[in-house]
Amino acid sequence: MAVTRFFWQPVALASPISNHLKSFCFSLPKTLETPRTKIHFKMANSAGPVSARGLITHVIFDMDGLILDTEKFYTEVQEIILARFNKTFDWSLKAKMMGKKSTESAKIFVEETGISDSLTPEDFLIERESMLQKMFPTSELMPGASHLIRHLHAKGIPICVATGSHKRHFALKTQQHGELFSLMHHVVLGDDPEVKKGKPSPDVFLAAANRFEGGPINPDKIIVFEDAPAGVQGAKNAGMFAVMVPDARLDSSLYGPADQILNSLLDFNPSEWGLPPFEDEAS
Ligand SMILES: O=P(O)(O)OC[C@H](O)CO
Ligand SMILES: [Mg+2]
Repeated sequence: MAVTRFFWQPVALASPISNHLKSFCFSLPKTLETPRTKIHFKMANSAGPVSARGLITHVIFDMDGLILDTEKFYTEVQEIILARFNKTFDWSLKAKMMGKKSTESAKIFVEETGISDSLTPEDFLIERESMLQKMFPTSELMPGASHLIRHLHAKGIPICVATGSHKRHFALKTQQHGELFSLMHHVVLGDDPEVKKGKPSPDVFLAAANRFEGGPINPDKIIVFEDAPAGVQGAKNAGMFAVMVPDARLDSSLYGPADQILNSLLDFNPSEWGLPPFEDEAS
């Protein structure tokens, strides 16, 4: 299916999206794209998200790298471990690991780096665990996360979390953020029995849609916020809309089938999706 990319300066977003599509129907070469300074919209076809956005009723949030600034901890410990093998950790490998269940990303790590003869996925997980356990309780929020979550909750929009993180890590990461996470209707974890496979499988998102009041909620009424390529693909595999907030170091060729790509959650405009508008400025 042909994919057309439309994008424009964030300052233009105050007007209805349909007007912008009429006014800004052009695309630029990839080399001119600057992901941290522009907002991107990808349209699968002309009858796609523009009309459907008005029907969004439920929101699913990823956690690591989206609500919480925890991806940096994984990066740091993986760099430390690879240095022992005189190897470096790069963002092409990071992109393959992020968002996945720990057992799945551990296998990718040892195989892609060619160290599987020296370090099994199980030993890798044991080695990084003591470092991660010290780091996770210091987790901080990503920009705009608290503002958006509090806004949607205050307006009565059902929200939840769908993460690849397992129960023990979830508890450590959210230690300082219990009140914010209590606003979620539910949380689906990577070690949930219903999540047979991690992202990009749709399992975690379909389980999340099932557990809302009145669920299962029709996937085309749901937006998923994600930072990882596997998460975006998982949301699309579940038939949902995907708003991607990628790290600036992630290559734009890996944005995949995201319906919207934002520099930060601070750039999200709820009105574009038929959600209640903000009444104040994000802090
Ligand atoms: O991004 P999440 O919340 O699905 O978490 C996945 C892993 O725990 C970290 O990449
Ligand atoms: Mg994530």
